[in-house]
Amino acid sequence: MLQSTSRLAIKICGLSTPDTVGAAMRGGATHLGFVHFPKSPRHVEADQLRALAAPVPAHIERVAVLVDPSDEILTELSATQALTALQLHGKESPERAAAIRQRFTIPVWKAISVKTRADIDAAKAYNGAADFLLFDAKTPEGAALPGGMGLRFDWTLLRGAPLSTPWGLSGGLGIDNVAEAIRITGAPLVDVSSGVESAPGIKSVDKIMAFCNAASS
Ligand SMILES: O=C(O)c1ccccc1NCC(=O)[C@H](O)[C@H](O)COP(=O)(O)O
Repeated sequence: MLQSTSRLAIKICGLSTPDTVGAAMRGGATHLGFVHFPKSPRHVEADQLRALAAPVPAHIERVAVLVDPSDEILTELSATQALTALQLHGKESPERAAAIRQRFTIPVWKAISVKTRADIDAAKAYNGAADFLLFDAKTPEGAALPGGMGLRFDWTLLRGAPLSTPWGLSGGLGIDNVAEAIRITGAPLVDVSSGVESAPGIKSVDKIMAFCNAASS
């Protein structure tokens, strides 16, 4: 889980190679994200995830990103013993999030798709059901993926929002805008995927390092 320190948490999401996992760790990322969703160019199988996470020290979180996962998929991923959290990035209800947390005894993150302030207000339904809320941009109806599209939402919507569950900011973050995003929202955690890629699904070591530096500056 996100520790209650004043240090900014950084999650590099959609990692799929050892060299980019290494770059994220060297850059100071606190969280590494692994997408398990076959339609994604960032998809990693359970065995691949286990191998990628093997050299990661215990203090760095390993988060699986999932879209409406079945219990069968969750059982397979749990068996890797590589994960410290599950990020639900589909249409999982608060009841489903709570049930997953209880059955798999692991912290659950819920991605909240945001376009308007009402979307942020509605996230309170997950208080007590999810351990962490990740505010991400709403992707258009019919989009290929529910995340990882480089889309951002109006960050000022988060100003003054009464959030009682730990949270983070995602969606369209990059080297050139992450510092401004932190300034506007006060986000304790920032999450990036396509903003540190050279092509969809291809993470860049240089961009990961630059993002971590920009976020921490
Ligand atoms: O990244 C994916 O391919 C993906 C696929 C299915 C569900 C979620 C996915 N990504 C979720 C993330 O956590 C991303 O980091 C987040 O949406 C931000 O992405 P980006 O705007 O590209 O930085």
